[in-house]
Amino acid sequence: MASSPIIALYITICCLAFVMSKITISFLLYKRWARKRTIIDDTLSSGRMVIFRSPATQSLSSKAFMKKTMKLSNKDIIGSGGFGTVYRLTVDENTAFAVKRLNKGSKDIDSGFERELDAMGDIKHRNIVCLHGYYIAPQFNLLIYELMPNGNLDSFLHGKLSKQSPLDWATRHRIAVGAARGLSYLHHDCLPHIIHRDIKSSNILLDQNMEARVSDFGLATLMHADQTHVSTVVAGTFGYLAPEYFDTGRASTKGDVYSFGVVLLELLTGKRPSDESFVEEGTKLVTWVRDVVQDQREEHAVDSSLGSNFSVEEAKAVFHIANQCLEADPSKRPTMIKVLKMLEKSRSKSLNN
Ligand SMILES: Nc1ncnc2c1ncn2[C@@H]1O[C@H](COP(=O)(O)OP(=O)(O)OP(=O)(O)O)[C@@H](O)[C@H]1O
Repeated sequence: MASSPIIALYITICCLAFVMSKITISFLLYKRWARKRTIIDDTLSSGRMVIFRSPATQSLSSKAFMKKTMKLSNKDIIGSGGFGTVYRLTVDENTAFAVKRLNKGSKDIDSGFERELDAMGDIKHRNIVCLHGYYIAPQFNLLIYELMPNGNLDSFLHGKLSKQSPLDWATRHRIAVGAARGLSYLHHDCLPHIIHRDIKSSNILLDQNMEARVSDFGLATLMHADQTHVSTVVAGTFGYLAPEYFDTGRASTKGDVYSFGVVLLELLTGKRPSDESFVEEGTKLVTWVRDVVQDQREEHAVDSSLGSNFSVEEAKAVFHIANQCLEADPSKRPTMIKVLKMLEKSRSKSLNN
């Protein structure tokens, strides 16, 4: 049997080892915390954070925001596009933002960030996604947006959600009117006017009430009131680009009207502009619909997921509006103010019957 001094020695060694391990772990944890703090402090001091004051951001300090941003990981990603990755940033159970991270290094991405700031800085409109702030650092930029809980229209029309929760006719119509109102505001009420240049269903986001919000101003171009167009490098998304813009690089509000016409066709038919079936038949959504309207077969082209739960008269009216937006000659296309009025009328007409 071991004598009691030896047992006492063992116990002392064990206690010492326990205390030492605790001290080592605490030291390592402290170093990790201090390193993170330094990274946050360095990032904050080398960058510039601007948070626009509003009820949504009043409880948020730049430092608290940066801390949360540093913790973002792949599981927080809600989308990604040609210019960057969008994360969900949760502040507390009632507050969350969408943060778009744009890595620096490419001229396109840097100018996308500047365009987005120029265009969105002062905009407050119920059909345009709200920019709450931004952050400029040497390695990356951040844009802080209001979070749209229902994601984008593209997922509801063509993604998983099109099967799980297909949009009913009233919602589709409301989305069309909301997006038209947002676009009309950019074209006619903002000074200088704003040409979006990338209107498509994935850039129409949906708030908690399924109201449309125009988003993604990475290609937006400012146009002074006395200008009819702005010459740019052709950019945007295949299937949505107006023919004259594609051919000449002349961007105008009428180019957005064309892209909006394509979105109307998506809402009506549930088909993508570049749907494979069209490619196989050597046609495209726009041409197919033109033929359908000419043959007065509109109700057969309406998204089958609607069944018979839509107003034929109203659908015909919206097909007609879409076709006007898709006129090959831009001068024959209506302005967005006119499109908005026609869309509003098409609904109230059927509601009154
Ligand atoms: N404020 C937001 N709230 C919720 N989701 C958002 C928000 N902003 C963007 N998203 C999601 O992130 C996706 C990517 O957005 P982003 O604007 O970067 O690219 P995109 O429009 O899909 O593509 P590209 O920039 O190449 O045209 C969107 O389609 C949308 O689903």
